[in-house]
Amino acid sequence: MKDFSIEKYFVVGPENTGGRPVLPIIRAAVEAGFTFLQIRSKTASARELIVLLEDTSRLLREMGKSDSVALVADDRLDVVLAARERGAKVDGIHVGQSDIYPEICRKYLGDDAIVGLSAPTGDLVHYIEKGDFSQIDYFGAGPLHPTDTKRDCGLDAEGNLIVRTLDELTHLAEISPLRVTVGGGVKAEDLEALAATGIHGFFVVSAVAGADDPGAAARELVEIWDHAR
Ligand SMILES: Cc1ncc(COP(=O)(O)OP(=O)(O)O)c(N)n1
Ligand SMILES: Cc1nc(C(=O)O)sc1CCOP(=O)(O)O
Ligand SMILES: [Mg+2]
Repeated sequence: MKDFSIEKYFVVGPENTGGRPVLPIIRAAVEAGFTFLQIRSKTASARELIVLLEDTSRLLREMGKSDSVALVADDRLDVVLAARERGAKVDGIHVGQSDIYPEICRKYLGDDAIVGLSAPTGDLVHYIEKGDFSQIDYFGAGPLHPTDTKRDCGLDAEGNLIVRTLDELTHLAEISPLRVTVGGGVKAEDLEALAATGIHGFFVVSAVAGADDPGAAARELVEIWDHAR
């Protein structure tokens, strides 16, 4: 699936929904207009992740969205391969700087798969200038703000959390050979400023999965983003 949009990107796992089932929240995000789904869990078993990918793939098929909303898993190449083996349409994987190498993901998932990579914290300009990104389809960058959803984001030499400034994101959008989606503490009130940086999309977990009414929250995010772009 090479024709995909990272514009409105929802990341979710069972630990993000306040005890509520995940699938209705995914449905609400897709109905609202989210274009990309990532299943991410640091607590679920491999089996739980495989079943969640299978269920999400089936849901997208029932909604007629299999070809327009991309579905990837965070970190777990084994889980993606297993879910595919069992018939699920899983479009790819998102990996970070300490995860399985993107080129190995590409080898096992195929040319048509989506392989996303988290940009490192630190000197992005140098990284982009020197890197070979031929095996990657897009970058994730963050956090915009500190977030409880990911506590192991990068720290500077003094031990302070490194957050992305809007100036840095504007520069990243200018120099990046790939599309960039930005997340980490992103809320509705951030979207206008984020869109103005020129980055291609935003990703959220708790702004949708943690909302009292995930559908209403997702619709608000989509509306603000679409208006700002
Ligand atoms: C779209 C997107 N961007 C960044 C990340 C973070 O990936 P990573 O740095 O590997 O951290 P974990 O998510 O694995 O904790 C992401 N998952 N998605
Ligand atoms: C998955 C992830 N990656 C991040 C990064 O900075 O790379 S921040 C993050 C979690 C985003 O969750 P929330 O929207 O609840 O803050
Ligand atoms: Mg990772």
